[in-house]
Amino acid sequence: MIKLEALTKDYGNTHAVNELSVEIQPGRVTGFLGPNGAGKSTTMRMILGLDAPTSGQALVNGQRYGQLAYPMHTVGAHISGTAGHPGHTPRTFLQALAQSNRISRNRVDQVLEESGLATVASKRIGGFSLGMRQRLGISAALLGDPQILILDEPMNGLDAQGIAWIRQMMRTRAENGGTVFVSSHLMSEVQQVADQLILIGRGQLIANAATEQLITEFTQQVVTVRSPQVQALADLLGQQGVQVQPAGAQAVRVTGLAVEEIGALAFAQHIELHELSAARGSLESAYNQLTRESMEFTAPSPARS
Ligand SMILES: Nc1ncnc2c1ncn2[C@@H]1O[C@H](COP(=O)(O)OP(=O)(O)OP(=O)(O)O)[C@@H](O)[C@H]1O
Repeated sequence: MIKLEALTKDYGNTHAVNELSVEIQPGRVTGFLGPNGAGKSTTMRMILGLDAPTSGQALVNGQRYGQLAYPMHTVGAHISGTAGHPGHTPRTFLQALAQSNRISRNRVDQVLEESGLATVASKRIGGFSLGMRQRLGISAALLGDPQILILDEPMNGLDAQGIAWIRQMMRTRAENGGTVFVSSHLMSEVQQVADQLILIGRGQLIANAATEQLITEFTQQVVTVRSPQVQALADLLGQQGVQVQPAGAQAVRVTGLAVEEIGALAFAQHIELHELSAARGSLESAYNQLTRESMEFTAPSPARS
């Protein structure tokens, strides 16, 4: 488990992370979301002891990262798009890491295979694409077969196959009891894989909830109704004080009434229906709404009072 206790990091007048308190539980994929500059990387760097908090603390299994006896066996992390010296090959880079962390050489072959880098294992990293470097960084994170994975924007630069691989890898690890903490500035990237979502804006917590719960709470159901008597239907629904928008020649989109209510109203007025279907609004738009304020203030924020 990862526990953040009033975690704070100031850079001059910028509150990169502001009193952030959350627990990231095992057995789940937790998505860490926020617009550019929200403080995701800074939070992850503090968990990994790469940046010192201004105040508060980040604990991994109850300890600071620096106190862990075998860090690579406990926490695997991939923070930026660059992993390894350009002169190294994936194999020499991972072997050096394995050796300094008392990890068997067999494990290097396993992660090269798992990450799809086996065929380029002896090529120089210097010539790698961003996607290949991402795969390499994630391989390094997996090397110690850690219980906890921390991945900062791991899908950047990955192709569709790479994204499918990483989603599956994260799900499998969480289902086996691991803790997976993955950041992204794109809701759509993590929505499909995350059980839990932590949203931040300007370093502050906006929401921390199960993905399903966020979808239910922050998105509205939109019902499409098709009818040969579309005008009469629109007038009838308009009288209910709900939002009715045209959707093609013979259809309307209704927000604010359930399918059962619309069906009953139309039935009572003898209005013939050819379609009555419900869909949820996108979580992406809910996320944009939740983070809009923080996106408007990407410039240094005012001093905390
Ligand atoms: N070393 C630093 N010195 C000064 N300011 C910094 C430093 N690192 C981060 N910041 C500032 O802290 C804030 C949070 O940055 P951070 O990189 O953590 O955000 P992020 O959510 O990871 O963004 P992105 O999605 O763009 O990676 C930003 O305003 C950034 O400019």
